[in-house]
Amino acid sequence: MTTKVAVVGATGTMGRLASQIIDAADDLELVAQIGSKGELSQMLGADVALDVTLPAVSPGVVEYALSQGINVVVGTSGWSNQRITTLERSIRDNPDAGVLIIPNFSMGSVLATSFAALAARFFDSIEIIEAHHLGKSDSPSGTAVRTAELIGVARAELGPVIAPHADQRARGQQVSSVPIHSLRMQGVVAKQDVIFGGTGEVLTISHDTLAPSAYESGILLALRAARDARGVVVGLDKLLDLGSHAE
Ligand SMILES: NC(=O)C1=CN([C@@H]2O[C@H](COP(=O)(O)OP(=O)(O)OC[C@H]3O[C@@H](n4cnc5c(N)ncnc54)[C@H](OP(=O)(O)O)[C@@H]3O)[C@@H](O)[C@H]2O)C=CC1
Ligand SMILES: O=C(O)C1=N[C@H](C(=O)O)C[C@H](O)C1
Repeated sequence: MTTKVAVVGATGTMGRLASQIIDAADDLELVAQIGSKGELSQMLGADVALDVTLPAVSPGVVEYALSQGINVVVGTSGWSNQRITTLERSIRDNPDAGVLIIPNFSMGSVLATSFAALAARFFDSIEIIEAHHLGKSDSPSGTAVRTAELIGVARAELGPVIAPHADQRARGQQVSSVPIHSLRMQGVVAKQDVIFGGTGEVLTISHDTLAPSAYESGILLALRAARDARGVVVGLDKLLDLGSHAE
């Protein structure tokens, strides 16, 4: 069965990439490409909307799509736990609604975040350094926020990480107590290091996105799962068999 997909944010880097791979997939049909000058009503008739816009725009896209009975894949950053909880509450009475929130479509990044969640119980000193291209408007990255939140969940019984002098600006922004340091630099696509300090040792879980093509397989996986999704599903790991340690 062919899944009809509307891309919102279609004129952007991610939207153009997604449009190309949807066009090339036999089981997906690109039925709308919407940019800031378009109308969300252009998505009517689609089975799934892919949102790759801006953090401030994304909630409105999701709300509109769900109001029209269209399931959504959200690639846009900015979906913190707080925002996700609000969304979950808003669709509680709509059993047919499905939203996949995917902070990172790259397989390597998803694995790195799962490895970080696994390691989180074994180290009390944990910090994240993420680097992105100059065009990225938000910080910290959605991936870093999600990673820190999962570290927080994994450490629920252990409490906050050790983060001395966290009130000083150069010590980063804390999410679930984990300091996140954001770099925005020429020459970078996306990179994240999660650094674990222990007794006489340091573990670094490092992931580099070298080109946006890293997102292709994850976008296809999410779009193919979205039509039948129900409720709010967060993370590409939920669509993979990663074992019990991944939240
Ligand atoms: N989950 C993942 O793996 C990844 C997520 N991202 C995230 O995806 C998002 C998009 O990234 P990227 O493609 O690089 O960003 P771009 O700035 O290249 O594109 C943003 C897009 O949003 C559109 N847009 C802005 N305002 C509106 C609006 N009101 N209604 C509809 N469309 C609108 C823009 O349209 P116009 O051109 O008309 O202004 C443009 O098409 C970011 O949040 C980024 O962090 C990025 C890479 C990977
Ligand atoms: O803006 C980007 O480029 C990216 N944004 C996402 C994020 O905020 O984590 C995913 C990836 O890091 C690329």
